[in-house]
Amino acid sequence: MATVEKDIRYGKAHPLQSLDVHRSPRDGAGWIIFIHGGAWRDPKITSDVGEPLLSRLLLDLSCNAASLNYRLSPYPNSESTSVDLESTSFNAELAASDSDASFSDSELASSDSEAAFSDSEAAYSDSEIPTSKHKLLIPDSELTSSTLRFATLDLKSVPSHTEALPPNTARHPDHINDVLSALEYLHKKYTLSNYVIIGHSAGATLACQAVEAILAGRNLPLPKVIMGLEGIYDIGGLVKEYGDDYRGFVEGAFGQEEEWPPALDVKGYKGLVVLAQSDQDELLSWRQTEDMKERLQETLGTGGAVRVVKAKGKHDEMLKTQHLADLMVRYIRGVV
Ligand SMILES: Nc1ccccc1C(=O)C[C@H](N)C(=O)O
Repeated sequence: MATVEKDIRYGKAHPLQSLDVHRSPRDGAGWIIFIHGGAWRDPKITSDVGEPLLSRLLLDLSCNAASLNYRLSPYPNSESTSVDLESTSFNAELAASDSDASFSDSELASSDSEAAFSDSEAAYSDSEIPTSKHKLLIPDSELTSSTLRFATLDLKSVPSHTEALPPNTARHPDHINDVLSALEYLHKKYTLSNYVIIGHSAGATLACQAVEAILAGRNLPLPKVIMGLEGIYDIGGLVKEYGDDYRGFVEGAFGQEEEWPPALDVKGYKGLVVLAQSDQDELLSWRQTEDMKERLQETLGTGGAVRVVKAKGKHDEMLKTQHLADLMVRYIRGVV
């Protein structure tokens, strides 16, 4: 039986320096490491958002897995309450069909870095796409006035125990330093000889920053595969594309433009990079993924390869789809 341990602390400065671990009983099993997104600041996005994907992957791959938390930057207004009404749409998507098993194993080894998908894969019915982020899961019959009151709480009236949590004041490079500390914790305890790193959204930035830090001499093994899901790989390019809407969270995490790190390129990495992006992502266009692919074609080391694949669903919902788990298994089976 696999075991799960949550909220293991890897640092003393803040409770978000914590991670969740799934342990496989299999000898020599490798690791999948998941890094969540949330624009470096959204307190509702935690290691838990990796759970649907990790549980699905672990059904197929009997490996270990860890989902990381890291310190967050300030969230400037109270639009994010501590009440999470987000629908999981987990069961609905379990039933969603997956008809594009179109990658052969030989493609993995090839250095040809063409986008490995066809347009026809985008076709699926709207009913498979979760449309509302805030579906109330409580059945109507159980909606009492107290559940309704609870559901409409705002941050000002959240009970005092949540105020006791230390504030989120992280600023670059705190986020990436925490991710590196988490990897060091895992490496020291379990030895990360065979691992795959997966990052979603701002977590994809962190995954690539971690790889760049290791390539620059940080004393950790390199992952065998990097997977970026709806990733941000160039914050300057992001603000150029979206303007002030996104400048706020970028400045909150990285400060003024002069301090922003350049576009990521994991220069010299010799493994496989898989970039997944959905047409239904309401927060990010294909631009970050396409531009990253272009850079990687120039910068990957000998033996390195990049694959771009089409995911399904909105920005956060894509993580809960069986389609994504199936795609990923194709690339990491045999690696971990
Ligand atoms: N990952 C992103 C990528 C692009 C734009 C926004 C996000 C967010 O995560 C927004 C987040 N929910 C927030 O409220 O800060």
